[in-house]
Amino acid sequence: MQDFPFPIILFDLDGTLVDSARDLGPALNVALAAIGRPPVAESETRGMIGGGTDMMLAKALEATGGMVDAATYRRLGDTLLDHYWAHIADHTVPYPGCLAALDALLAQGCTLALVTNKAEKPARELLEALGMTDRFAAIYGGDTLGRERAKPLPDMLLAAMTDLGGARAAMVGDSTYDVRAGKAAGLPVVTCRFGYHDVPVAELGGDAMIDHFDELVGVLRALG
Ligand SMILES: O=C(O)COP(=O)(O)O
Ligand SMILES: [Mg+2]
Repeated sequence: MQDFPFPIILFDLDGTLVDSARDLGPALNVALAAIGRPPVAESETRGMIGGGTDMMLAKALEATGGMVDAATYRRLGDTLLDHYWAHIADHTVPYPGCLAALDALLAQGCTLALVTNKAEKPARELLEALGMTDRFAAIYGGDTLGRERAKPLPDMLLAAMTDLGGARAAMVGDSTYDVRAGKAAGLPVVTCRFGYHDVPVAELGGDAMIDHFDELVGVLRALG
């Protein structure tokens, strides 16, 4: 068997491995309702995910009447997270073919890492709830190195690669945060058409795009 070109594959979480807008959306709407704001439709929420839950909340506040003062913003952030943690895997599922694709990469000898802007604690809780933890040799959340070092900076990607002792890796994600972080780390980036896009999908700017996880192994091989 020909060697797989990338010994390390770095994955985003929300909108890449898992369809989590189903649980992030209701948590966001509980926070908005706390100050009498109207709910945001899930289709709209999807475009607000990618920069972490605080960023999602800020975008939703802007869209429903404007930003609030700092103390209210912090309080609503806590309300959102309290609700989210209590319902983290109520409706969230891995995308079709995701687990099989991860297992196929592991079978090729790849090491997998998670690099999400979601805070590390809920990211770990979600992976655990979905029985996915053991597939990842390194797990970085948006606060692991400090919020100021989250994607689109390449820091957590590079830290995961250092942990795993490899220089050759590829990034798989769904938003410009992932594409910018991957490019800044000097990595090829695969994007997911089924994920959450903060810009029109044609403008994401990755090196390849998958429509389904069944394509991932072949697409990575072609990029190598
Ligand atoms: O929580 C978010 O908004 C983003 O998380 P992600 O980096 O896994 O897409
Ligand atoms: Mg994402």
